[in-house]
Amino acid sequence: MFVCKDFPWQLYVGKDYSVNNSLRAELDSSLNKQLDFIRIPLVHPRYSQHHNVKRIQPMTRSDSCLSSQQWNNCIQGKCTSEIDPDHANPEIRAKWENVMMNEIRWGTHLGVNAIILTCPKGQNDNFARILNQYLEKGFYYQKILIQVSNASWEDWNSLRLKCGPSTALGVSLVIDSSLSPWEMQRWFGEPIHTIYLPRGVFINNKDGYPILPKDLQVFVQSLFKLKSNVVIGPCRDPEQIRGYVCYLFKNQPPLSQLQNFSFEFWDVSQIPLQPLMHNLESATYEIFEKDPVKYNLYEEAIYLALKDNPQFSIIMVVGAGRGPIVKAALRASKRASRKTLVYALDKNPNAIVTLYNLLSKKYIGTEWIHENVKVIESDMRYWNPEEKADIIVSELLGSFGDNELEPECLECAKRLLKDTGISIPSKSINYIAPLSTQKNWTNAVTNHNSADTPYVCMPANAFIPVKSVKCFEFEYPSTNTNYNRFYKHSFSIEKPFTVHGFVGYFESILYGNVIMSIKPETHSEDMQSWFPMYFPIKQPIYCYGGNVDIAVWRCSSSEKVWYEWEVVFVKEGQMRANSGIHNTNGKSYWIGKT
Ligand SMILES: C[S@@+](CC[C@H](N)C(=O)[O-])C[C@H]1O[C@@H](n2cnc3c(N)ncnc32)[C@H](O)[C@@H]1O
Repeated sequence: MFVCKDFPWQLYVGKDYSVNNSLRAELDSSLNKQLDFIRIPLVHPRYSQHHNVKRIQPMTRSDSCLSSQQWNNCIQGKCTSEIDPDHANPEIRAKWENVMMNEIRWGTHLGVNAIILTCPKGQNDNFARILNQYLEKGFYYQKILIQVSNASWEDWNSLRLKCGPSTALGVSLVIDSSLSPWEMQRWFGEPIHTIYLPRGVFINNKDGYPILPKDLQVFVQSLFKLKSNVVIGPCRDPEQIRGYVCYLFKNQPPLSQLQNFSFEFWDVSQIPLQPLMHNLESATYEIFEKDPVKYNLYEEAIYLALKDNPQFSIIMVVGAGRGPIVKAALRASKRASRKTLVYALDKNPNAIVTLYNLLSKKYIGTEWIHENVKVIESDMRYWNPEEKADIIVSELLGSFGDNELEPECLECAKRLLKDTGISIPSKSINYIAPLSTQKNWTNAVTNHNSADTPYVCMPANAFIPVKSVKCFEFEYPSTNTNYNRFYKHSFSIEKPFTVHGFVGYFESILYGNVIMSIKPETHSEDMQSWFPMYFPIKQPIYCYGGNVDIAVWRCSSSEKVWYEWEVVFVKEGQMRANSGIHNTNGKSYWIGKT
């Protein structure tokens, strides 16, 4: 295992053996060369090829030559690469079916870390059917890896579209060709478990050491971020190649602060919070409060608003939580040399306890005293204050902007504002873009069992082929009281890829040029408070060059708000595939108004 302190995950490097004579000796020798595991044929090639021969000898070595721990930690097992259960000749087809089933069964019995199957070219229906039977039965910890050349995405794509969702299914990607940027990027949406480096892909540098061509170096370094391990093809110099791979790992582009912070949440789907319907817990507030960027943006926005409006003195923080934006308002007032009164309002009675406790504390050189802050326990929609505010400050944003009911809450809160008053934020906009992400889609439909729910998720193992576009927009205070929305956009994507749904972001204009954003192009630097929102579809859709139309509806009733969505593939003006409308009537995901 190779560890580098700059990256919070480890690199495992193994070696592929085309044949192996003494398993134990080869494993020992590889471990001595600092390799972590080896990849071996599950069955001797001679046996597979003469499968019709009546079995008078065991089909392969005994499982007791290694302990089950060694099988699991140190061995990947290859099935016979010629397996062809789609052969036109029924007899040969039946023979290969048998071989495939025997070998998968044997690999499962051994408990090897991964069972490797070569990706079929062309016909693959029967192959997919057999594979699916095993995937359906489920694997506890083992992986089934499809070994495929990086130039053969179409073969892998055709196979996985026939297989049901399974977290056990992954790719062993053979790096053997130079690809266009699009073809390389497209692989980032696939569950690449292993990067396979054949010896032949290496070139010698001027000192005679094996290195990868520049474009493949960059590609492999990007694939490390999928936490993939590496298998070196059969060769005589595995130590040297391992050394080079570790060098590449160590010298991959550094993680941003946001990547570092979010690392443990990469590709983990979470159900969105509902701060209006539920009372948030202490630990949740604590996580919010760890992000200084968000509160600095609020401080700057309030400060500029005070500077521009010398008459402003009453600030209402609606949805104050445990008080971080109240503190930002006090800091802004001090910077603007303005005496302000800050109302700290929340409907969560537990947050109110913290707010009252804060009243007795000193705070950054300013006395935190009753004259500066008033705590109010109320729902902002129903509170009737004695005086009105110059500024209403709120942070009611979810990953998709309006999914924590910012529009509905601020609609009611606008009566708290003086006619000359303003809202921070003044506008929130959400954005959408199509997304390819086998891993997050599989998580949604297997772990969560629903493609009718959007998930908060940091999509790392994902490919977003085009820039996002503006979807819904809400202004505060608003003049329009209807917050139902419909938006449809046709994304032109000429190169083939598979869509698994779409991703949502938001941008919120706090005041003037102070923008808080999780949209990649304008992301507030190092801000960690929100991950994007992933809207899955029930079945991935192969889009072979044309348009991907995404439609999103924001719907409401007296009790709830929900989204419905649809993804359609259109080519030459004709609909070729359609996801169907998701989450009809908010049957799976809705946001409660009470
Ligand atoms: C996303 S949290 C933000 C908390 C705090 N401002 C922060 O940044 O840590 C939203 C807060 O708004 C409160 N909230 C949501 N809807 C509300 C409403 N209608 N009236 C009053 N408080 C509300 C929640 O209880 C929660 O404390």
